[in-house]
Amino acid sequence: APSAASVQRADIKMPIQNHIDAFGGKSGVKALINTFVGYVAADPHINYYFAHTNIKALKYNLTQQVCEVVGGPCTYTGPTMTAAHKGLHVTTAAFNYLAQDMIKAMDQRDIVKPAQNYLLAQLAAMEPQIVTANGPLG
Ligand code: HEM
Repeated sequence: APSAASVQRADIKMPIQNHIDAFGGKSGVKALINTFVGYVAADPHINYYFAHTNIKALKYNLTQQVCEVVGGPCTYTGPTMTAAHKGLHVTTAAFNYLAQDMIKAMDQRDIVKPAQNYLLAQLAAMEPQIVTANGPLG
């Protein structure tokens, strides 16, 4: 059994693993974020949230953040998730549509499922800081 299972991060109760190779290194993460942001921009369920967003800054910060949480040699220096999403009224439904767009992007880039699931778990752990509103679906 992998010894990583015995290592826990204090804030989210899950083992620390390193999946950066499965994402194709930092350049693979950058390519994934390009694909992902393209899907979000084309997603009528959520794209209006991003109407006034600086997409270049968003892509940079997302690349650093995703690279870091999957174990890559990157440091996220952007705003906290609470600060970044304050006042945006992000709903659970919007969060789930965004997660689907990430799955679509990871499938498109042939990221193996264990690595996909690891990133999705990391993103799910951020949901309480991001979702601040109720929509028709809760
Ligand atoms: C776990 C999921 C998410 C992560 C990791 C994430 C990550 C981030 C990051 C790092 C930024 C900062 C970008 C910057 O300041 O340059 C940001 C901003 C933003 N996020 Fe998210 N986000 C998530 C979910 C969502 C969802 C579900 C929505 C809405 C559907 C959303 C809408 C936005 C918008 C509109 C901004 C830009 C705010 C601004 O222009 O100041 N995010 N997000």
